Amino acid sequence: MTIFNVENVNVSSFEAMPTPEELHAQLPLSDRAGTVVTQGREALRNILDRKDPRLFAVVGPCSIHDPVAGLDYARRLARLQEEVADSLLLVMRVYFEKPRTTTGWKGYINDPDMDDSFHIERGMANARRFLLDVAELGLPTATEALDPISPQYLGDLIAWTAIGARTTESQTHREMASGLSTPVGFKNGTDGDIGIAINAILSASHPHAFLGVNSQGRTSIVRTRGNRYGHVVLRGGDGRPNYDTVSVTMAEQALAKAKLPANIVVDCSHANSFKNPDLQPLVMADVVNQIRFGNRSLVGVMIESNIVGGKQAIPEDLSRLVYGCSVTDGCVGWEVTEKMIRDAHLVLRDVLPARAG
Ligand SMILES: O=C[C@H](O)[C@H](O)COP(=O)(O)O
Ligand SMILES: C=C(OP(=O)(O)O)C(=O)O
Repeated sequence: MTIFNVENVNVSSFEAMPTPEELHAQLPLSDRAGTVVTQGREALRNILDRKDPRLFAVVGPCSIHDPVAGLDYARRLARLQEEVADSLLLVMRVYFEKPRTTTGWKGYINDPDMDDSFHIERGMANARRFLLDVAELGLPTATEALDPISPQYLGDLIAWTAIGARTTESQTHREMASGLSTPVGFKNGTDGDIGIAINAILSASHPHAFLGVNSQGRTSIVRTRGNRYGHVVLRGGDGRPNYDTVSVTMAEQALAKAKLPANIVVDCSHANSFKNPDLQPLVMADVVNQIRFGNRSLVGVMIESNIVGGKQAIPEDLSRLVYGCSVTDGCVGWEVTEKMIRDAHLVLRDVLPARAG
């Protein structure tokens, strides 16, 4: 019999991962973490259902690369949450999977050692440990769901999920979102098109059947119920911001035309700030101002923030990494973050009673 070289021609190896069930057994959801996740999701659903007038803020590093600095950040954010809880629900941005425009470090799960050794098994376990630690501090977490298998490993620890600008139009991601247990924010496309985010919300709100893995790691037909907590995240695009009153009104009109609730989140970073972190406070202040002047559709914001502002390239010698500074997109530093959140709080606490009414 002739042996043909036609299968996995460009695959160099397969290495088995621990199953989701095995990782859960190794790092189980604690009572405290389970309570924080449950309450975080409920609070987010209440904001989206207008039963809670607060604004939610997905705030934290562009990506987690150092769990020690990440937890240091989480402790600061947990303290700030206590201060502003009556006007803002803070959800920590814990992004472990980075979609790249071309190539680059794809995040802590993919390459936890940042040296192209790709120890995904360790990245996944460390990511779960980190999410547990953050939940234990009382903070709900938000992440971008990029790999369609990862939610089986980590989904029980997440309160809010983003589908990124590069994947909002992907059927795989819409199917996955239809089965996710959290509210899901769909970003507009990198070209600024919000139509794809609206189509994604509609698609994900329906039940789907697709291929995935179950908790024992077995390839399975996944049948979902549909996710009714999809919403739009405006992140700007094609070199133009889209957080301004006119863009927000146009998004409201597009949502109304699709018979979807007017729930809009503004990403203060990315194209809305021309990837210049120094501009994020201006975007945030504008959003808060729109709310002050009566806007009802803006329900959340996203801030890329870290301990130290700016960003750094990943050095060959990792001991040269600056502690608490982003290795992906530039972030606002901690002092600026505190000011952004506190300034928003001072305005929102006065206008929220009217918003609730
Ligand atoms: O937020 C992260 C980045 O904007 C996104 O992952 C794309 O990054 P890149 O254009 O540097 O690859
Ligand atoms: C990649 C991100 O955003 P976007 O999909 O909007 O580029 C992100 O928030 O990390």
